[in-house]
Amino acid sequence: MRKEANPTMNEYLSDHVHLTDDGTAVVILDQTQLPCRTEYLTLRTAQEMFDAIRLLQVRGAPAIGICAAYDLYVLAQQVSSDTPEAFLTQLRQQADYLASSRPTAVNLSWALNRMLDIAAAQTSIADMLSALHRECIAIHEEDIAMCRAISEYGLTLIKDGDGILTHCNAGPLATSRYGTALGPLFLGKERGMHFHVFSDETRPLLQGARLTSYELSRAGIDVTLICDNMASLVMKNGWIQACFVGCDRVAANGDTANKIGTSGVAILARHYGIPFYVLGPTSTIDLSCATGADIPIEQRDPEEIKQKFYAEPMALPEVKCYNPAFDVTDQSLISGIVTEYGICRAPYTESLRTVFAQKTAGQSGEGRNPL
Ligand SMILES: CSC[C@H]1O[C@H](OP(=O)(O)O)[C@H](O)[C@@H]1O
Repeated sequence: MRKEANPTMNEYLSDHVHLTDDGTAVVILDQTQLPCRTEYLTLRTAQEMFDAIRLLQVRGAPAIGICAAYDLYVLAQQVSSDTPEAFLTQLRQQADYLASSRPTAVNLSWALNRMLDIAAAQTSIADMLSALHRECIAIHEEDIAMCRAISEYGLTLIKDGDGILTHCNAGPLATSRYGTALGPLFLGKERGMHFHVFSDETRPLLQGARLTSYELSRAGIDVTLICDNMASLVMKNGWIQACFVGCDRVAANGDTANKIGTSGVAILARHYGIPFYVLGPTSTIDLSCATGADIPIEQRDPEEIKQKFYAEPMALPEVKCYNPAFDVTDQSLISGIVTEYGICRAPYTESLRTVFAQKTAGQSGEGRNPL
């Protein structure tokens, strides 16, 4: 990715995942160290790559997919095999290992399968490596374009001066550039618009506190950090005109898996009559999941609840914890699903299928809303 001279926050962060100049390693901005420390990690081994995703050093559905694509290209260069068939077998094993790092964000398996398909279409190992190199860069650059298109459509849903509530982080750090839920806010800022963002801190890993408020405040976008249990009051006060959230997997009927707590925000928004929008690229839609019940929900280490961000444990070691990383928002609570092809409205089973038909036809989604 090009480094912009005097980059804006948006441009600066779009390089948070990239290949080294010689293409033999992946460099990521370690998101577990933000906002206090800006530290980069260089990933060369499958274990380092698996851990980086598992530990949320790189996170966010699109960003995970982009990173995994780069990861697989780097690992492909390390495969020693005599035949294309043996090469592909070893590559599939590496892809399966990376895919096992986190189950919910469909972009991870989507990106890895796309890389495997392009490799399988080649007839020599040299051609496989060239194709993998082109494909991982294409996945990254397409995500920039998708997030830009999502931002345009999302911006049509809000007006200058609006209050927006968001949950977790779906900005450039979770994607490539702009982001999904935060994309319209970055784009609006570029056009001189002003918004008042209320960012849920998003326990237990505090992506909203550590990442969203970092991205927005450094970009000069007004942001107020709140505890997750304050969302109801800020909505009741009339400070919120829309809720924008990202997504990790959208089922065929529109049920959406996103960071734990999202479904609660959607229920509150419905209670207060506030529109609730999911924003995400079509690479996050999984038509093979009929409903949200089919989406695997990642269960994470209970220590993230009791200890992770405290000088000392906040609960006795013997206390059981339940730590699902995501929940599913019922499609009936979603006002619209904003993709790079436009704003999908209910019934989502039909509108999401229309979007996929366009995508399959290779039509550009920019600039029109066919839905
Ligand atoms: C633009 S997708 C971002 C999505 O991913 C986050 O999960 P995590 O931080 O665990 O990777 C969260 O669900 C965001 O909405």
